[in-house]
Amino acid sequence: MTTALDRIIEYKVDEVATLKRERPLADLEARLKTARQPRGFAKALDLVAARDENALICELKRKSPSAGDILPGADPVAIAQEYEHGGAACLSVLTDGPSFGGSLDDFQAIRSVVSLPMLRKDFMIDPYQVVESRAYGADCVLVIMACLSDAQAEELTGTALELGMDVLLETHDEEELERALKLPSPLIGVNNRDLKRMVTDLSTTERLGPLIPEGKVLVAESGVSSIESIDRLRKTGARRFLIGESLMKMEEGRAQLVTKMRVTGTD
Ligand SMILES: O=C(O)c1ccccc1NCC(=O)[C@H](O)[C@H](O)COP(=O)(O)O
Repeated sequence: MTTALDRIIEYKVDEVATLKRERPLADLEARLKTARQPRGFAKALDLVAARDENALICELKRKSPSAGDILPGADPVAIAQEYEHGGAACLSVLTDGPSFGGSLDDFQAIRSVVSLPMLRKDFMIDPYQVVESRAYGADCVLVIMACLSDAQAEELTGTALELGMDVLLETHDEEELERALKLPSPLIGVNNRDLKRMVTDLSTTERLGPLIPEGKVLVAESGVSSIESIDRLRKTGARRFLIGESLMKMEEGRAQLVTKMRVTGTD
């Protein structure tokens, strides 16, 4: 069965080949020399979690394969500022165009006005994209175990760590988790979205969370749609959450919801 992720990777291969022709790696490497130092992404999450609050990675996401249009005309800078005012620990910015309506322009625009550490959320298949992410000021990149061999995941992770970035290793099941735990990044994402059925189920985090050993940290991703979801996942020990759709859909009160999500369970 072909999943949305398979379809994305299919066009990513062509996209990256075109990018490499249009903007050779050497150009990006030159830009690295003037890039600001990475802001500690994992560290920012740890600081919030150490207070027993919920460390939120709030996502900028205009549309998605599962939801279709979420907020197509979104002003990403204004929304990122609302996230910051609400007390988000970090931001995640989807830069994939065809499936998520994002871009590196969005990323850059947010980077220039918001001081929170930022995850460049895209579908990494080539170290070129990791260098590109750093050249655009990313503090963290996503490595999705479901679409990579062990060797690819190791190469992408190694490149990002060498450039001083953090790496969020994304898993959906026990097999991907086992592979991710061998890599030298502590941030282990458990994605509650089943890419075959395109539904989210928080029991994925409840099942995989307890398998994450000391020294590694769980980030619960997808389907965290309410205060109740956070309260439920806190029971598994989760203190770090990646949240997109439910925050993007808010017509008003986005910053206030971020604040409530940050502190729920602590009182
Ligand atoms: O969101 C999708 O439909 C999707 C489809 C295929 C690959 C990845 C996809 N989402 C990326 C994400 O991981 C989420 O944007 C992120 O975890 C936030 O999820 P949510 O809070 O449910 O928007």
